[in-house]
Amino acid sequence: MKILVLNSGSSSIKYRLFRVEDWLVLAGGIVGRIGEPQGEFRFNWTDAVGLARTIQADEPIPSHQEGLGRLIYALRAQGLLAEVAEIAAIGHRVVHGGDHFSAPALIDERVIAAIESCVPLAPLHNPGHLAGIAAARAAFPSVPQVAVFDTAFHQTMPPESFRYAIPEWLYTQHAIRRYGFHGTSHQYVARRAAGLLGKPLERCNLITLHLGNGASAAAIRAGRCVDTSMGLTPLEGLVMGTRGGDVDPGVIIHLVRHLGLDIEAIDQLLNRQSGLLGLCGANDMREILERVETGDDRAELALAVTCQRLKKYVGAYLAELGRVDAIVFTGGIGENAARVRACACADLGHLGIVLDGSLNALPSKEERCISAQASPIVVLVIPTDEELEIAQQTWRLVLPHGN
Ligand SMILES: Nc1ncnc2c1ncn2[C@@H]1O[C@H](COP(=O)(O)OP(=O)(O)O)[C@@H](O)[C@H]1O
Ligand SMILES: CC(=O)OP(=O)(O)O
Ligand SMILES: [Mg+2]
Repeated sequence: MKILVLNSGSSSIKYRLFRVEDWLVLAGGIVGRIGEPQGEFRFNWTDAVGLARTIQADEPIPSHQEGLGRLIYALRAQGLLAEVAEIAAIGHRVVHGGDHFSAPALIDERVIAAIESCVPLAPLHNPGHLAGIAAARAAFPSVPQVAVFDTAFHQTMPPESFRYAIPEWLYTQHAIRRYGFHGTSHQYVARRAAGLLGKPLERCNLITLHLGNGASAAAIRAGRCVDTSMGLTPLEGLVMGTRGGDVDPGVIIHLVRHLGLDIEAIDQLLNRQSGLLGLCGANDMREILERVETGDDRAELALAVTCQRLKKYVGAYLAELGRVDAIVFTGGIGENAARVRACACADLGHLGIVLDGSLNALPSKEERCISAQASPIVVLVIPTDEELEIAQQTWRLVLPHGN
């Protein structure tokens, strides 16, 4: 049996096809620039003799439905999908599920309506998911479709973590609260960390740091999320590629009142022009680290602000959790940027965090421990795999009884 995972955005569908028996990735890639004059179709797979192969094309892709049609054609052409019945289910990443979902959900009209009701809370993400879900239902009407929510893992947060100190009616009438995102990634690395620590997840207290283009931290007590840095939307918290994370809301009032910015301009400013990009003109951590090597002041400042914010959250979550077994770094930056990890953990020996400099500096794609043997808190690097987590959660939901 196979599971297809779709991460459908406003103009792209990222996908992976897994074989359930051993979770082998049969194919993966992206259908991108949907609706633009020049499309992007990238299809990677392993052929019958074990060679990695790629198809790339740039013809226009007018709609999600058309994009999915191309994908199905490629799967069939490469012998990866002889009949629809081979697909046990399709798992969809959905960023915002509000407080409707604390677990994956089998998609029906009611679930679609709930995802639609969260569009105002995630205008950049949820409309794309809905387009992908509609296209997948049209293409595979007989295949169960499952929504796996970024917000689900964070639904265990207590009110003191998820409520904002703003008037109560904003929560009771408009559901304005902290939701948190990247839950699939936090959940995945937490489970892997428990495995490395040799303890059941239910006995682990962890701080997980997902540092990709979007970045968030989670405080996990006894395997359950008790706090996270992202909020109502994926704008709050850590410094990201183009999002600044925490800023005084007074800044927005000032921009409107004194600089005459309108809501669209503020949205652009906070979502697309801030963060690393806003501080130094580059949103890619690799480029920033290269510039730091050449003594570039702006890049140095961007790195320093990023690491100081990380350290603040680590300190806050240490205080919140009391005992912490491990801190986990993941995401493109967390997995690869030794300098960021070193800087975020620097001088925290008094709090029980001591890195082993040479272990941290060793480039590797493996799950690994980078703390000193004597460090009371273990520091781990765990490559995330949101698609695999979505596939496995999807499979568990549709698993026929008795298996
Ligand atoms: N070898 C590396 N060293 C430092 N940063 C890296 C490295 N590889 C990737 N990154 C950074 O990871 C970030 C992207 O993370 P990723 O998790 O791939 O993003 P996304 O959230 O889009 O999935 C970028 O800032 C990129 O520069
Ligand atoms: C929720 C979020 O920030 O997602 P991404 O990191 O994919 O942008
Ligand atoms: Mg990623």
